[in-house]
Amino acid sequence: MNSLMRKLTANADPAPSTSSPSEFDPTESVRKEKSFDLGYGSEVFHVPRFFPAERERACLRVVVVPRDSCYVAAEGLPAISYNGHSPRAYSWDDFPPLKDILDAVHKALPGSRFNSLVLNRYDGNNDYVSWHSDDEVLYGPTPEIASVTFGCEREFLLKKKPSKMSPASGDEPKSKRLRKSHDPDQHSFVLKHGSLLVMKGYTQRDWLHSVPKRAKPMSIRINLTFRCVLR
Ligand SMILES: O=C(O)CCC(=O)C(=O)O
Ligand SMILES: [Fe+2]
Repeated sequence: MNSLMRKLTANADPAPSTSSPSEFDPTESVRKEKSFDLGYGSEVFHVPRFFPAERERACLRVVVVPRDSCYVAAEGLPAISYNGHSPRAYSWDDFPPLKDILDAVHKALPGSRFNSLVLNRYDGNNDYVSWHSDDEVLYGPTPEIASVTFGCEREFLLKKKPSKMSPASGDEPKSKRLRKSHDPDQHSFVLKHGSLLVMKGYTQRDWLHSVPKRAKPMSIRINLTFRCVLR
């Protein structure tokens, strides 16, 4: 067991919070979501304050410590590979706080199903995720990925993949496109403490995303990406 998972196990009993998972109604915060149509069946929505403050603090206390990424998955799923390696899959049952967050995400997104989680810790402004898409075959053609952030806010960037097949972005009716004065093939979201961002549709097929390094010193950020591995 790595240091991250040891810490999560040790903290399996979350600190007292004014909003327990059962009292917390995630559908309420999701009503305030901002939805972005990226065009051609790609969609993102962003809930800047998904978890209420007290719950955010409890979650942060539970997950802030480790220095590596880890993977949690339901029993019996095929092994995945990301960042060039196949991580060991930890069990949801060993980490009740993560299960609580998964439950909140499921409540907020009726009809969506997630069975695995990649947890990343960004230690400061020099930690980053380079441009990539989570388009592994095991996630299917239109994976839904729900991303929850705790700790320091960071910029999350999306840029359209160059494509020979799809028509130029300008060809799609303007009413369907994200109305922005800047380049429609690049978008930026500031992912704050307690926020939820969901990527859907063809976002993984047609877009790349990244969390770039920053010059300004920054504190720790934890990001949880909930995914569904197909059996
Ligand atoms: O940290 C983030 O916001 C994104 C993480 C990510 O893209 C990944 O784990 O695949
Ligand atoms: Fe990703």
